[in-house]
Amino acid sequence: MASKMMNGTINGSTDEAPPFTTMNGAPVRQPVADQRIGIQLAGTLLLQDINLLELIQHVTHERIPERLVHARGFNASGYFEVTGDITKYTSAAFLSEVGKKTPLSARFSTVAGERGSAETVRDTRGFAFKLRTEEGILDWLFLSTPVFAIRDGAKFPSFTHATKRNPQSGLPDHTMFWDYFNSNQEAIHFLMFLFSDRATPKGFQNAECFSIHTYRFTKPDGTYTYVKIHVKPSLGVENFNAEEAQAIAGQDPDYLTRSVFEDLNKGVALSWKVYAQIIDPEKARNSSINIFDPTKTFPQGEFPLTEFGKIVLDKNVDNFFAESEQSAFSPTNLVPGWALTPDPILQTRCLAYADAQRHRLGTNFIQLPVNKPDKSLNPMVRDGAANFDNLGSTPNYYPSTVIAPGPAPQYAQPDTEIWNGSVGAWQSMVMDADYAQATIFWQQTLTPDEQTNFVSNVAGHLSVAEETVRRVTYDMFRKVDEDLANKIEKATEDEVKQAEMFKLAKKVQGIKIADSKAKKQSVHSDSPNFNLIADKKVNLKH
Ligand code: HEM
Repeated sequence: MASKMMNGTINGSTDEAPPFTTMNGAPVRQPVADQRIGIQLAGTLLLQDINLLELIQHVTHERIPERLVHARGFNASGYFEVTGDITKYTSAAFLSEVGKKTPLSARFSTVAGERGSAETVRDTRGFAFKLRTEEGILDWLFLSTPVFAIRDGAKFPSFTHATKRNPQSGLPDHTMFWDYFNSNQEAIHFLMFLFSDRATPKGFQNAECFSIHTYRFTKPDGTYTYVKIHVKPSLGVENFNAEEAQAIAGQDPDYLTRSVFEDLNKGVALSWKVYAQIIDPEKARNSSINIFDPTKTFPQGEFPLTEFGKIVLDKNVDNFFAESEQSAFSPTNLVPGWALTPDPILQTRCLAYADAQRHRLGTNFIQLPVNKPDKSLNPMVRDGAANFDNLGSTPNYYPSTVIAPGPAPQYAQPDTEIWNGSVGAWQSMVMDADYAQATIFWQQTLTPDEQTNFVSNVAGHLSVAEETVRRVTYDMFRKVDEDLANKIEKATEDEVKQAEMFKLAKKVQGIKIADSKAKKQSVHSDSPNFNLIADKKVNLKH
């Protein structure tokens, strides 16, 4: 092949290998030669070298903004298959019969880290699934925690900022992190998951994910039931402990992507079972837990899981940029039979996704092949930059006496959910009941070993926050369990002392270390620095 390219025609092309061209399609004689005066290394380049101009002009525009959250991720594809009959709850066509398959693509992500960040760090994991059903695209955007950190939409920017980098230094900042959570303790149940080993899964193929929100299964007669979705890996749940996760983050920051990519390349399909937790609306109304509060789970003893499907992934992407970076998921991509609820976070998300994607990918992001539905027709949605699908002369108004799409009466779904109340500003307050599920998680869900790891995970992270903030955090955990708080306080303060000793030891050795504030800010489980410090601690102990 190489010799063919060398010996080919004027531009290196042969019959089999088409020539390189400029962007207007004209053959390029020497693709990587620059036109220059003097025909030598020091020769002056010319602006008329269109091939060179195009190459440079395009590469400087290659990057698009990364996602605000979930920037680090990758896609794969496969299918969803119905394994259980739930047609009495929903009319969704893709669920109409057992054995029915729907093409699906998935994007797996971490949440807080940037595009190139290490994947095994402590974080929530994102699972986004795009199901190409005959009634349109249905997106599921789930997380590896069964609960979320907020229930007031306006808190999202604060929550996101506090878990990312310090606005001054650009460094991770644990004081900022804990200070935020100390003042927003409805997140306590979420924190219990974040600091358990479940936040460092061995692979996406070893992690569960959850819809968190309550959705509705609907029928055309207007009846509906509430539903929460749970997804469980066929391989079972497996987690790294903090030490393993940190070591791998240093050795192979791409570990989770590589693991799925290599499995699929070898022909090993990965699968997850999908369950519906069906909740009768009447029972939900009488429950002490608010069905629209995403910081709470609904008891599985009372509302058991019904298995109804499986997700199988068996194919890697052909191109990372086209299929992963350009993919756009949104909880507003719904199909008949699957509907939203008044959960305030779900409602906030209705705005966030398509808005983010118009910024990230452009107005017509839906026309990118990875996002485009197999069938769609809405002549009122027209024009905009980079529009490839403008429906020609079809009238751009509705209704029209000329050819235009009509209504779809078969999908009429009288909405019988009642939303009422007076308009006013309302912010949720943190109540004693907000700690109850966190207490159950600590006392009844975690095994003794997992409890030990939990304490050490919090201590490692909290010990680099300022002391005043640490004290408030101990009090927050005291509301979960006195014994837990005492253990966290002791382990954290021991870590602080060890770090002081480490600094002293370094000084004695005459090695220059950063001042204490800068050092504190540089230690974060999301950053390679964290591994460094962890290693140093280990060395100290020896
Ligand atoms: C008010 C709350 C939330 C807001 C404002 C929000 C906003 C966003 C934004 C802006 C993105 C990036 C979208 C893009 O650029 O394509 C995103 C991604 C994502 N969000 Fe949320 N989010 C919220 C809560 C949640 C919750 C509760 C879940 C899960 C139950 C979730 C799951 C995801 C997932 C899985 C992705 C990654 C999608 C992908 O891989 O492209 N988010 N979110």
